[in-house]
Amino acid sequence: MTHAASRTHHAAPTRLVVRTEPVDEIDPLIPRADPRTPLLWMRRGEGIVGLGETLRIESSGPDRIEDAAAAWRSIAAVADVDDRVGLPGTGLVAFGAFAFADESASTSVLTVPELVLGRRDGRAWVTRISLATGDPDGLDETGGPGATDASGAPDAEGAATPPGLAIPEPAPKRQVPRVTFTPGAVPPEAYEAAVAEAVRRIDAGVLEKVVLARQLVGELHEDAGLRAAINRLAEDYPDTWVFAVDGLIGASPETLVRVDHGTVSARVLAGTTSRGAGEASDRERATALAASTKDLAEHALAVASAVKRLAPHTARLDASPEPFTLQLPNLWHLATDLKGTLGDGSSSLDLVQAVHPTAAVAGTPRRIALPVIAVLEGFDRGRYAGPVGWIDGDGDGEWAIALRCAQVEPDGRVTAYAGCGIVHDSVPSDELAETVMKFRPIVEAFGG
Ligand SMILES: C=C(O[C@H]1C=CC=C(C(=O)O)[C@@H]1O)C(=O)O
Repeated sequence: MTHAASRTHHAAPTRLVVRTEPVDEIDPLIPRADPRTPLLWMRRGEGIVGLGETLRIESSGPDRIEDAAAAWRSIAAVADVDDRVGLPGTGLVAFGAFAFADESASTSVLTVPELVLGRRDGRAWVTRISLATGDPDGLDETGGPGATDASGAPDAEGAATPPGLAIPEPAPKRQVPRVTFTPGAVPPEAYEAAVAEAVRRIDAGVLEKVVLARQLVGELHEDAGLRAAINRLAEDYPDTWVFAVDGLIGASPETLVRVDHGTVSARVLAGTTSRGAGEASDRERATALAASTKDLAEHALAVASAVKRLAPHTARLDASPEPFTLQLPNLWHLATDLKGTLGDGSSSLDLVQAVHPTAAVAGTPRRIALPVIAVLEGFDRGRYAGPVGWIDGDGDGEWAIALRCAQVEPDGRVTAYAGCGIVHDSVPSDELAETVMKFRPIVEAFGG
């Protein structure tokens, strides 16, 4: 586990003081987010926005999720939490985004904001999270080595850092910033060639499925930051998980795993077709998708991988009997919902560690697919196709697969990603066209 170099490291246990209180209303949430470093998790107008940073846990390498989960467990165990609302997302929370690959140069991060604004089930709340140092309860060796205090404030022994941030007023609505995208590491022709090579390897019996992605790159010249782009994602794709964590923004339809008071759920997606122009043709597209042997095979592998990895941690795990067609504004997906009960006290991050990467973003068998991705794609996916979401002090949380997303660097470089599951009867030009559909949310959020 690594630490942000500019931050103060406390040898003392990291002890957080957390207070959640109800408020009358906090809507709208997105215009209250920090424009430059937005921290957000939303669906259908509800969710959480984080401001400031009380604590940051960075990790990398093969153990990046496990290390973060362990550090979080230690931090949560000693946190002093007063939660007067008691809904998912209240009390102690951290937002997280993890790199896709073990070898990635991108850091994985869990960040605990100073202030959290939330809405759920018609209720609104504010959580303040501050740092206490010292050892008032004789606590020792807790808090984990991965935690770095982001406040930099010299705290008195055992005293909480006084709450600092005021609840921001919503900023006025702005036009989305304009980014002109061009092909990144894998230009369209190279992508088609990679798909053709993947099909050759599948036909040769090397593997059954591999997910191949490509990039679009652009520059953001916009002082007003990312709020307008996030707002556009939330307006256009209200049924997806709209997220912003450490410069990674997107609108993902795929729930990697969700844990809520012992209930485990997930939504597995794989298999895609375009929307039809009129109502009848749109319906026909969905019906054809539901009957497509190619898409059903691709989908079945994704479901099998999720079930196989979740099953050891669940007392019961049910899958929706047949894949259903999920309508999004830009495309149709084949979807399967999984629901079960937690069997072993795992936290949501433990389950993320167990399932990532599923065959929806890697392939089958996974140990063959991952090196094939590394060779045929030839670029670092960063946090694309990695887990993104939040976890609370009890380990409950909501995690999506970071799809339909872009990583925005502090210098304004934007890299968007989209990929497709390749199976025996995949056609390179069709897969390229599918990536164009999958890029649409991000390209349009940046004015395209
Ligand atoms: C890898 C992506 O989508 C996955 C999720 C849903 C459908 C997929 C497909 O049909 O290929 C992919 O498995 C992506 O959007 O970049």
